[in-house]
Amino acid sequence: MTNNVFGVDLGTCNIKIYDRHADQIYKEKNIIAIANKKDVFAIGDEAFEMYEKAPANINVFFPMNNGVISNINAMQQLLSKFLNRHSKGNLKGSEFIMTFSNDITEVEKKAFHDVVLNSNFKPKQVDMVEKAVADAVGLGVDVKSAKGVMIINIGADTTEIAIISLGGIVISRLIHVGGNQLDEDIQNVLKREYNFYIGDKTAENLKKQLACATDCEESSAKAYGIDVVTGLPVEVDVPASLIFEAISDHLHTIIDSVKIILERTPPELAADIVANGVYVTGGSSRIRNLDKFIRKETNLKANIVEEPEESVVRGLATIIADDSLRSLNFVRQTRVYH
Ligand SMILES: Nc1ncnc2c1ncn2[C@@H]1O[C@H](COP(=O)(O)OP(=O)(O)OP(=O)(O)O)[C@@H](O)[C@H]1O
Repeated sequence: MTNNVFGVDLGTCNIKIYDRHADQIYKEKNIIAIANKKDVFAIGDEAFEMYEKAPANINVFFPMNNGVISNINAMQQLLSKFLNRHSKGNLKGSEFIMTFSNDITEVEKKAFHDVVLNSNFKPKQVDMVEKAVADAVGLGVDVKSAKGVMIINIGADTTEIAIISLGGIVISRLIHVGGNQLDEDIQNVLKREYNFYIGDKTAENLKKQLACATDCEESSAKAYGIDVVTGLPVEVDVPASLIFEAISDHLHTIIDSVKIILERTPPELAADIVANGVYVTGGSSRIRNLDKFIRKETNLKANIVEEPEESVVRGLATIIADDSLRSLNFVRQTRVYH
């Protein structure tokens, strides 16, 4: 038995895990390939390579949807293989700190907890911490102070907007809009404008190359797909202006939710947010000029962070290292093995 500690951030698109012994963050796609309905064929980045390319007997899928675990069995198998692959022996009897969004149901929260507690690597203890709180810690914010902080985490399937003060969430909102919905927008606009069908990965690549939230420069990128009319493979040069038009509605949906939260924020906390600006994290915060867009729409400064997918897991690493932050955890569960 070891007494290692892991910080686990299960995202709809990416798994990010901090390993205290190795003092390292592991990050891979949260996806699994199952062969013949029962055998784990591949996980993580290796399985993602197979996505949209596998033969009929191999099912490649994401075990999370909309920020919650939709297939517990697959999630457990994936996590077990992921941890065994990376942590090599530092696993059994370890402690885990998991994150979850504040606005999911109790049953959905329990699924996050149980996926580790009931796993074959027999954890000693599983603690939970709210994702927005870990996010703020990861950004270096003093979360225990009485200052209001607004965190906007734009992930793959969800955006979580939260106001934090005194180590807890004062008000929050989770909406089902994230990078995946922007990818769908791109697929839809190309079908509508060019009768052109592209896969999920191509849509995501176009987004990464061309998406911007405001003041977009003229540019374009090549994409390969299928002509819906002829059924033949074709290449199309996609202009950035079309991507901007495609994702615009969903970016406004996110901003509308930010405004709703701001309207409901107690005035003293709102004053802190005006002074310090909002913090924007999550992989989708990489969209170009998002900070300018947020400023234009809300009059608030937007702080975009580096490596925004990892701010939550960096927060978990800080919580693990700093005993004074351990009080941020809750739902402490200890398992006794006979
Ligand atoms: N350069 C980029 N431009 C735009 N989007 C990006 C870029 N890089 C990554 N993304 C998007 O970030 C998302 C993944 O971010 P992240 O890892 O924070 O999500 P997640 O935690 O897995 O999802 P969720 O929080 O919804 O459960 C994907 O939708 C991905 O396409």
